[in-house]
This record gives sequence, structure tokens and C-alpha cells, in this order.
Amino acid sequence: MIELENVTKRYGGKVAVEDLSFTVRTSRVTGLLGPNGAGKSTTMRMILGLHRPTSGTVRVDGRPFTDDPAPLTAIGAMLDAHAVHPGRSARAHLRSIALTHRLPARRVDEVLELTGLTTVANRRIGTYSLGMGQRLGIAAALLGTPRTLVLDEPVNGLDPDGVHWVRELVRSLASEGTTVLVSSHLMSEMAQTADDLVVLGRGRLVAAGPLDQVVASATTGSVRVRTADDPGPLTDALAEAGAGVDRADDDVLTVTGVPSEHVGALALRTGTVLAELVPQQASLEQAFFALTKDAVEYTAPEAS
Ligand SMILES: Nc1ncnc2c1ncn2[C@@H]1O[C@H](COP(=O)(O)OP(=O)(O)OP(=O)(O)O)[C@@H](O)[C@H]1O
Repeated sequence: MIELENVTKRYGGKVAVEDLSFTVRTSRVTGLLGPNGAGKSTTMRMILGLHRPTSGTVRVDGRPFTDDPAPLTAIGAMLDAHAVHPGRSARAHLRSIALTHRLPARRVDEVLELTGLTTVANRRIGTYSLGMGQRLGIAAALLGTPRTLVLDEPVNGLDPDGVHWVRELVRSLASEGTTVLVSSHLMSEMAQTADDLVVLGRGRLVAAGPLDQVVASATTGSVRVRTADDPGPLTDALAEAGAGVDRADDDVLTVTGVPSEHVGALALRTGTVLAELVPQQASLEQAFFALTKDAVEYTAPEAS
């Protein structure tokens, strides 16, 4: 478990993170989201004990990370996958980490296997593709079989196969009891990977909680209704009940403000035969835009 309590981080006069409190639960994948400059990397660096908070406390499994005698078994991290020596092989790179952290050499082979790098383990890292570099970063993070895993943009630059692999990996580690914190700018991917979300905007907490709840609280769900009948009587009844009705197509209505059961009951009352009655939840991307619209540091003008 990772706990942040009233954490503020200033770099000189710049406030990177302000009064941040949230909990990352064990056996769950938590997505850390936010526009550029929101404070995600700063938050991860404080969790890892690389940066000290200006005020507030950060605890991993109940204690400050810097107090832990065996850091790689407590917490594994990938912050910048490409900050490695390009002239070394992946095996040599992982062996040197294992050696300095007193981890068994066989664990190097295990993580090479786990990340699909065994066949290229003796090649110079400088010849690796972006995706292979990401896999190596994840291999290093997994070396100590950590209880907590922190990955900054792990799917950045990966092909669809690699993205799918990262998703399956973190989900399976969480199901085995690992606490997983992952940042990403890819909302569709995060929607499939995360159980919980922490959303930052300009260094402040914008939302936190189970993914479904965060999406539902930030957006308006709707009900898609399709009928071959005249939609007039149903539309009038819905408007009377306070619903918003948008006639997207000749035979399709998008209804907001009332649950699907209520729409079904009104259809029955007005004698409207329904071909479709489908509750629709907004996407994580829509929720993200709604939550962070006032917290985006850099924006381009709207395309005309
Ligand atoms: N070492 C530093 N010195 C000064 N300012 C910093 C430093 N590190 C980060 N910042 C500033 O703190 C704010 C938060 O940065 P951070 O890198 O944590 O954001 P982020 O959410 O990870 O952004 P991105 O999505 O672009 O990676 C930014 O305004 C950034 O310019």
C-alpha cells in the first residue's frame, strides 16, 4: 500500500505538487493520470524516495521508503526506461543491478524470460528498439520481486502486442498481491488496465477512486433508445419527466437525466415499441477531459 498525506513539493519557487493525499491499494492496479506537468513524475519520485517532499508524508507499506533495508524487494520502478548504458548487453545490465542488490543471478534469467528478452539478452542495449528498451526497464523493475511496482509510462512506444503484454503482466502481478501504480497518457489503455484512478491537475488531486466511480462522477451517462414508431409521444413524456432528449437520427434518441428503467416505463405508457434500450457510460477519455479541462498547462488552439 502507498499512502500520501498532505504532500507538497516545491522546486525553488515552483509548486510541482500541492497538498496531495491519496492511497494506492494492494492487489489493485492504480492508474496515475494528468495532463503534461500535472505532477505525476514528481509524485512517483517522492514515492520512491528519490525526491523528498517539502512537507507531508509518503509511506510505502506503512513506512517511508528510504527506511527500507532492501529497496528492490520492497519497490520496483521504471521511471526512464532509456537511462541505461547503450554499450552493455541486457544481461550484463541486469546482472550488475542484481549484484549490487544481492539478488540471485538466476533471477536475471527469470526476468529476461518474463519480459520476452531471452533471445536478445546478449545484444548491446544500444541496438534495441523502443519496445525492447521498455521491456528491459520493466525487467529491471521486477528483479527484486517487489511488493510494490511503480511504472512511469510503461506502454510508451510499444506496439499493440507489447501494450497487451504490459496490461496482462500488471493485472496478473496485482492479482498475486502486488501494489501497482502506473502512469499513462493513453486513456483507452488505462480504461482496460486500471482498477482505481488517481487524477492530478496542476499538482493537485482532481479525483481518486475506483475507475467506474471516477468516470460516473465526472460525466453524464445516457440511454440510447431506438424505435421504429413515431418517437413524438415518448419524447414529450421524457421531457415532462425532466429528461434531456437528443434526436441523433430519425429512429434514435439519446436520453440523459433519467435511468433506463424510467425510459422503458415511459415507452410502455406511451405505447412506443422499442428496438433498443441501452444505458451508455461515458468513456474515461471524456471523464479525463471533464476533470482536467481547467488544469491543462499547454493547449493548442482549436482546429477550425
Ligand atoms: N527538477 C525540477 N525543477 C523544477 N521544476 C520541476 C522539476 N521537476 C518538475 N518540475 C515542474 O513541476 C511540474 C510537475 O512536473 P512533473 O514532471 O512531475 O509532471 P508530469 O505530470 O510527470 O508531466 P508529464 O506528463 O509531462 O511527464 C511541472 O511544471 C515541471 O515543470
